Amino acid sequence: MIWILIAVGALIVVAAIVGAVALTTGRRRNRGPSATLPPVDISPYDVDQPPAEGATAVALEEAPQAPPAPTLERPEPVAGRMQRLRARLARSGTIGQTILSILSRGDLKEEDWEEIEETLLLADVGIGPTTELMDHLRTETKVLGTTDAQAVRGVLRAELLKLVDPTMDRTLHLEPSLGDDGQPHPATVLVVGVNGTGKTTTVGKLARVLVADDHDVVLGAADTFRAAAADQLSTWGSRVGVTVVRSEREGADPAAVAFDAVKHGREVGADVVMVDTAGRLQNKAGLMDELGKIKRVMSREAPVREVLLVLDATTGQNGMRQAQVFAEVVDVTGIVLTKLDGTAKGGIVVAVQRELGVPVKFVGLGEGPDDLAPFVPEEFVDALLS
Ligand SMILES: Nc1nc2c(ncn2[C@@H]2O[C@H](COP(=O)(O)OP(=O)(O)OP(=O)(O)O)[C@@H](O)[C@H]2O)c(=O)[nH]1
Repeated sequence: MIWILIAVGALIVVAAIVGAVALTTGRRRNRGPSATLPPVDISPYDVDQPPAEGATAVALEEAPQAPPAPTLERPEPVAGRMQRLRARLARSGTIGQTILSILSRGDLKEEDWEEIEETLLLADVGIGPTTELMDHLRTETKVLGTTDAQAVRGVLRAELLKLVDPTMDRTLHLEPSLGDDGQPHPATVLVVGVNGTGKTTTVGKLARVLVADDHDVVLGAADTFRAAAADQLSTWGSRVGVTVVRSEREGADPAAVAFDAVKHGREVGADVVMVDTAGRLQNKAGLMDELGKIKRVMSREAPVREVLLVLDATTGQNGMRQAQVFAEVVDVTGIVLTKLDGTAKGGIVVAVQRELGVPVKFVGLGEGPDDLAPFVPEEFVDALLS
């Protein structure tokens, strides 16, 4: 009897369990497939709110970590650079100081004038401008009739300023142009000069000048003669977020690199493309061929607005000869005089402008990345006299 009761109880328990399971699965089935589940919101921001700058859905995924972006440098403002670097012109300043002290002697003898002439020639002012300055000083000091230091300084300042010529247009012309296709084309700048003058460094420094002035810049490393020049330029570019177009092949056609750089500049909407060149060729015909071709192919993509000739201020008459050859080969529109720090030959500013009829637009006053300054005649002359 007891066995019958146990069996009936067990049957009741099993029936209850089966019923409960059936009920549960029945409810689940009624819920339908998982499509009815609420959607998983993977948006990293509220729909009502605009996304924060730089926010992306990818940020929620466990994506491999991208390498940290290099911190970009902020180039120094361009205005006032010559003033900041004025002390670097101390050695050039010896011309002004020496002439000033001779003029202040009063009642000058012929040997005093010879001393002035020698000072000017040693500073590389050149024969023509030296004679001109001497003539003016003779007349002016006679008219002045005094040895008063301030008055003599005023006369000398005015005469030196005339020689340096503040009327020359020293603007870097980077006006954009509209192509036949109706699209804006970048202004292009070709940088030429003999190797070792500081050309690549100058292109790097100029890129910083342009970035400081809010330009979108692309650089072309068409100095394919020296592989390190492209590396050097890439380093300059990466410090300020500027793309450098280069060829991995040493000795590649520089015109092809220049063309690619301008083309890339157009594609990315840059407003300035600047191209560094090798300038190694010793003979004029070869140089003319190379630079002529580079300029021609660049012009196909966008007009070449500036051809800047880089000259080393310490090389004196040798530098002048190089300048003449380059000026015969390409239409130079501006001169960048490098290494003006640490040379007493600041007179080259006058000589080279006179010789080529082209203004000095920038001067290099040191090896620091922002030691390149727009040339301001008044500040230069004041530095010579301070
Ligand atoms: N003191 C001083 N040094 C400078 C200045 N500009 C350039 N230099 C130095 O001049 C040296 C030569 O510079 P580069 O830019 O390599 O010369 P480059 O003309 O491009 O030479 P290649 O690439 O061989 O054609 C480097 O040590 C520069 O730091 C300047 O204004 N002042």
